[in-house]
Amino acid sequence: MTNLDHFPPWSTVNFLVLTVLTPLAYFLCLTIYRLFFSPLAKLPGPWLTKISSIPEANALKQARRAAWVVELFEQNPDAVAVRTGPSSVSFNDPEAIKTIYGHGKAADEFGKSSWYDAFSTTGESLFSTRSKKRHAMKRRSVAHAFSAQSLASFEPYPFDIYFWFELFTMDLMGELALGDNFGVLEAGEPARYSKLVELSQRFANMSGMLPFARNSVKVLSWVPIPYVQMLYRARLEYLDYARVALERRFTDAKREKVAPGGGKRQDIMQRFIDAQDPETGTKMGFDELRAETSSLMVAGASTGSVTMNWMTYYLCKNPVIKHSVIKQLENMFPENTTGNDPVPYTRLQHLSLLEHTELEVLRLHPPIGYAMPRDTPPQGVMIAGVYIPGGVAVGVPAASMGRNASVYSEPDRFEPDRWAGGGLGDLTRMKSCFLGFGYGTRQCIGRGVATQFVMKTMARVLLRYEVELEDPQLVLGTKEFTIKKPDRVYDVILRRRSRR
Ligand code: HEM
Repeated sequence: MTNLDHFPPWSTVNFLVLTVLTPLAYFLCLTIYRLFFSPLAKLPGPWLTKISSIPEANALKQARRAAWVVELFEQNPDAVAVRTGPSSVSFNDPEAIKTIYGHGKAADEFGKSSWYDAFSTTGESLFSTRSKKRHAMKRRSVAHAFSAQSLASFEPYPFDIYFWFELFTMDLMGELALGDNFGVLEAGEPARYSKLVELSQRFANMSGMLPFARNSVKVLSWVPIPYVQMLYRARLEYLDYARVALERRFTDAKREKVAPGGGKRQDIMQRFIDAQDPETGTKMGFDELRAETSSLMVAGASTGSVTMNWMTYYLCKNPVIKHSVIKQLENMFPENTTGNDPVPYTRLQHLSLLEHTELEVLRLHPPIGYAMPRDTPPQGVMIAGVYIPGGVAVGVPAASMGRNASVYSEPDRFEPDRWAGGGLGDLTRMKSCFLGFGYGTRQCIGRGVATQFVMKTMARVLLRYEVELEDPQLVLGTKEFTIKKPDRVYDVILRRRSRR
């Protein structure tokens, strides 16, 4: 009998090594590398982030993911970058914005990270697609639908709802995107859809953090935790809601309304329907259009309503600024000083203070506050003087950059006038660091739409009502999953203003 006879048969040894020891050895080596040798190990951040996304997932669970990153920078005031996970880094340096999100070289090298896969639903949307070619095609085809001329055909939409911003933006996005509203304002109560949007976004955000890229949604849906299952069911219901809305869009004869000039008024979806791949000539199928529908509802509705919410809060807290805005509005619309008639955007856009209020609010409270992740190129890259290896998800969180004291003097102060060169920062630098609507080739295509409806709505609210906080001592905090919102519901008192 040889010594080898003491060993179990080779097949058993092979099986053990392959299935148990190899993965164990791999994870052990990976952990040692991440703890001691990875270039990311040198970056500041909780030690657990060297090997796990648990701290970030925990912040997400507590609805304070962007706030957590802001705190990491506060704890490391000299840091240009902090580690947020084993392969994710957030920067808070103006130079990093251009390197990561800029046009040209950056756009070629840095692609959207796998986090976005979790936001692809029944197909890839303009927002979620990671393919540069597909994105360029989509963006080119639909850009016109978001332009100022295109929006002019929506001018008569009645902007006479002042208090329930969430319902209002929901219905408005229905009009703009699908040619008809969801009837939530008429019903006078939040649509189930709003709840579903929030829950399914939570689900996407959680799945986006898992390291299984495209399969993360499926993997999470198998987790037998009642809360996760509830979120998954909400996601399915939400996708079904988008299906029904889109089907109605195709069959509803009322949809093609007439623009004030007499022409046909086109919704945004029409551009997506008409879009054609220049190489293959193919158009988007129903499932891809459905993904665009659900994506547009999320992209435009909550972001817009949250912005108007913060504008109301800050203007009430700063009555001198509020009255300056009202003065400007009364001077611009002397025939309409009580806001009974619509306020045309062609005139409204000349009122800088209101627009600067929107910018200031988005600087202080960007609805998307954490870093929009991009993958570093395979060869690795220097960002703001820090070497980052290839395949790491990097980004600049709008919530941190918006309060970066090297860009914005007295960063915690609400001062819309800083956007008029009012002395609280260099205007060109402030503008190039403004991340409220993102930056570069993937920045918000709906920025013009949003600014237009936010300004029109706020202008009429302020002309029509004396707006005050019911509790003048109120101090709002924030909570967030995908969208960062005020942390509680609050009441305002609206008193009808009399004609001046
Ligand atoms: C105040 C309101 C809004 C804010 C703060 C906002 C913010 C943003 C941000 C930060 C991004 C960049 C995301 C990234 O880098 O991945 C983005 C992208 C996008 N937004 Fe908005 N948004 C707003 C309103 C709207 C509206 C009204 C629409 C539609 C009418 C819209 C449609 C989109 C789309 C389709 C994208 C993806 C663009 C692309 O990847 O090419 N957004 N938005």
